[in-house]
Amino acid sequence: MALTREPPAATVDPSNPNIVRWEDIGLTLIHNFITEEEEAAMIEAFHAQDPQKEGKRRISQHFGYHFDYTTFGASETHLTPVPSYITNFLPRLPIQTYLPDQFTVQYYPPGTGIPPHVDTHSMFDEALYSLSFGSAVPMQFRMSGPNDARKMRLPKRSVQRKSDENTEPASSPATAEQTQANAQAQDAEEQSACWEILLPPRSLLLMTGPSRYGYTHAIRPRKTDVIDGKTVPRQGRYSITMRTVRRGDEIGCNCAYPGVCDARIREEMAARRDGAI
Ligand SMILES: O=C(O)CCC(=O)C(=O)O
Ligand SMILES: [Fe+2]
Repeated sequence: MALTREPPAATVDPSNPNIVRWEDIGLTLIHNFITEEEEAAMIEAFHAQDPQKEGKRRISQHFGYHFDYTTFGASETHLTPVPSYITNFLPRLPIQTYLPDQFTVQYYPPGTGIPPHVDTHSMFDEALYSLSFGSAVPMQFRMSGPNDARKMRLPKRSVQRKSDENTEPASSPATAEQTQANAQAQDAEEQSACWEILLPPRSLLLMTGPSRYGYTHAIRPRKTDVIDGKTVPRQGRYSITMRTVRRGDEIGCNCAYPGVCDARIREEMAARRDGAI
């Protein structure tokens, strides 16, 4: 489907043409953040641990505090030492006041992607990095809306509704069709509001502010991409997602996007449970 939106205006840093900023939304892309030698070493290290390349699924490796797929936060205890191919570039990160300590290295075989999501607000500090290597891929952004808020609430809501399930009528074929039509309409609406930026190999993306808290990001699972007006087959791509884990009293969030903020949703759920709403 054609994308109907151009990305918001970007500016190139006057003192360093490698740095491009979408200032309004707190997004920065740094080209050539790592060298070709560093990139080759990272690819080699990845496949020394996970030899397969031909699969149909994304492969992840975790360093530092492991990402926890049940809480979408980080494990408190599960820690793998961070390899030197990562620690070497940490002093080059644009924010030095706090550094990431949770690293997810991923390999995306051609055709695979990652669904639209907002990374957990409360469990990680603001700066969210993605280092790309291997090949270029477009990343899709979209200002979050009510549907995202609903999706984020869905698992908890479905738990809440469990006790009602037996009293609800089974869904009729008409309802299923309607649901599918609604889902398609929603998908079309969401697609029309998206824009993409190309993440070239060896580039570092930094999300802060609105792009971190209020926008979903995704990589569509496509076999080809349109790059500079040309359709090109997608190649295998690697990335390192880097986050800084919040602990204890630091856990929480006060962002301007309560609809997609896990901290606010949790508060709201608790208030509902206590009968305050
Ligand atoms: O592969 C990427 O660049 C991004 C991955 C991502 O969004 C995530 O791990 O949360
Ligand atoms: Fe993400």
